Amino acid sequence: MGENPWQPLLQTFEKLSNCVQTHLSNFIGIKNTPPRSSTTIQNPIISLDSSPPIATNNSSHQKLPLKDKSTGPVTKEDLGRATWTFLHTLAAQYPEKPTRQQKRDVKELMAILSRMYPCRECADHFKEILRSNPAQAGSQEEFSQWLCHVHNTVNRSLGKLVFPCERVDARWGKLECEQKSCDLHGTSIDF
Ligand SMILES: Cc1cc2nc3c(=O)[nH]c(=O)nc-3n(C[C@H](O)[C@H](O)[C@H](O)COP(=O)(O)OP(=O)(O)OC[C@H]3O[C@@H](n4cnc5c(N)ncnc54)[C@H](O)[C@@H]3O)c2cc1C
Repeated sequence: MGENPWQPLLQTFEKLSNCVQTHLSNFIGIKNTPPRSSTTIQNPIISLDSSPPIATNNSSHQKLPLKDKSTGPVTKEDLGRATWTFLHTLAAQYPEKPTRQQKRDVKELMAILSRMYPCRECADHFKEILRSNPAQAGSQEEFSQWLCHVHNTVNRSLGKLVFPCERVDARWGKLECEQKSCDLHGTSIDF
């Protein structure tokens, strides 16, 4: 049999489609893995067909909304809010009578944050704050009040309003979990 007369046209179209996908992927920040063969594209980012995307294990091949804010870069503010949420929730859930290990964990967590927090300027600033305000976590109240105080120190340096620490329990509570299944459990074993 002779060659399919449409073949060159189809190949050109396929190249064009791959090119558009690559540029679009770069634009919206999705890693576009080149297709292994023309028959393996399951969920292209753009598609001429209007059927819903097929669920696959490879997330880079799933259709994503083009204007999804979560695909953009994380800002210093986003990171700060998420970290404070984590820390204040941890403090709200901290035990009334922590074990020695739990008290050590808090100090270590703060020290690690001051070294590894992914904003250099913030990490250095936090290291300084910790030097004059070492972590205090002898009880739930002590930890959440200490955290409120150091958060206020950061707030002040950024020209933000100071939070009234007597209201910290009203602002931050334990993680919503059924039947206390998220509560921290201490162990008497020291690691
Ligand atoms: C350890 C650490 C160090 C940082 N250092 C810097 C820095 O050096 N430079 C910089 O630009 N950014 C820094 N940030 C980020 C900064 O603190 C803010 O998170 C960011 O500017 C966003 O601010 P925001 O106004 O949305 O509220 P955030 O300060 O993120 O607070 C989130 C929410 O917590 C509540 N809240 C506010 N203050 C308190 C408090 N004292 N106690 C309890 N709850 C409170 C409020 O409801 C607020 O909406 C740091 C973040 C962290 C976690």
